[in-house]
Amino acid sequence: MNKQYSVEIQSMVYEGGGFSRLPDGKAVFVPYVMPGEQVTIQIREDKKGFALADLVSVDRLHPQRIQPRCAHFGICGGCHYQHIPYELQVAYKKDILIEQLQRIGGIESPVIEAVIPSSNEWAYRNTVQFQVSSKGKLCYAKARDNFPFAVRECHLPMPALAQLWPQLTFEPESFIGRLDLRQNQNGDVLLEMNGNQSEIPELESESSVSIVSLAGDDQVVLAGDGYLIAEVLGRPFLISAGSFFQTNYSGAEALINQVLALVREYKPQRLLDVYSGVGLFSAFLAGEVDELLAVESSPAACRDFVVNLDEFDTVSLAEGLAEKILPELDFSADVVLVDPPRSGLRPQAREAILNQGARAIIYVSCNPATLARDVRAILEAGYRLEKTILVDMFPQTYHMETVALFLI
Ligand SMILES: C[S@@+](CC[C@H](N)C(=O)[O-])C[C@H]1O[C@@H](n2cnc3c(N)ncnc32)[C@H](O)[C@@H]1O
Repeated sequence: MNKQYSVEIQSMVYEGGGFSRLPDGKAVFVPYVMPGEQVTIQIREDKKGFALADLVSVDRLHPQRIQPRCAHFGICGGCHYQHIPYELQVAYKKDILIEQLQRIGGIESPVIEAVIPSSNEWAYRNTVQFQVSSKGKLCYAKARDNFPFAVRECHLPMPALAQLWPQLTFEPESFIGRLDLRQNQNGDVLLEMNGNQSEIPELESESSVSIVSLAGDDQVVLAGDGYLIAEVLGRPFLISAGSFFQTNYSGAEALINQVLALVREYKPQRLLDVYSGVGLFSAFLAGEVDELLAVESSPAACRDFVVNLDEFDTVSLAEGLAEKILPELDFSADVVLVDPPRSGLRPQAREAILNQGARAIIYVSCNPATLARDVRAILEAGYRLEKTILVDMFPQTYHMETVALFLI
């Protein structure tokens, strides 16, 4: 059996755990703890510079520790923070963002100008993803090893999804792989089955349910329209199967308001929206500028973008990988907005964005670690970090969104 230790948790770190040190000074990371707690841990993986530990017991509790709501807490890879009251979750996320900007970003004393919590602590997710096991059961991935486990409860999906998913069962060996469910604010649901599927699950639902089978970019609509219309800040957005959309509608509105306020402050004439998705930001920014160019690689999102921004003749869209398109681009923007996936900016894309020489770069990030890495490069190119805003769209989890404004 691996060795056990008693340690005091010093701080929270990105990706869900707490940080402490072993008696020999080695850093150790422990899940499901809070700073100040005295805990018994068992080493799970002893690496060269740090160790990963399992939590054996909490021997001195944080006074604000609460009972997790979900039976899967501690097993499921979805939620890491259910034992923490929501206000403290947000405070810890702020500390984590500061730590990442300091340690990885190289900023001595980062300032977070605003922290915007989610308006819902539960039932906020408009999208849920399951793996379908070979026995036909809906599964999430375990926190420890990503291994699938059958889900019995989840408190994060919005009501129509929460009503629908427990009814879904599939024949054994149905080879669906991944199943994505999304809903709009009216409770209409889009069910996306990945893999060549023709079997339609039997459902009793109060909502209208569209079912799409997806294999790569090929789609077959098995029932309903094959898309959703969601409303954000009073604007309708077409979202097709396979297109990215922000997971929390009110969080998306908060993000747009922040980005819009920054753009209005800097009154650009030409704006570049890189990683534009279905045009969520572009749709609100197009009316603020003379010309807008968006870049997006997903064909489904590009098709939606064209519909969602149809009314603007000052908007164009370049379909393809940012790292391929940007270095060749003949468009000089005075403000560049980027909202990359979790991996952050690819080096070629980052270099091309920095070569634009824009007055301002607005960076919307869903991963503070890759944001901090890119911050370092952006600062080295001569920009300064003017404003950092944390928008929490993911209560109960360690995830966070950040809006960062860089000026030259
Ligand atoms: C975090 S989402 C943001 C989308 C949009 N800004 C929004 O808020 O709805 C990132 C988007 O980047 C796209 N994407 C991923 N990698 C890309 C790449 N290398 N080049 C261009 N777009 C990419 C994805 O398809 C996705 O739509």
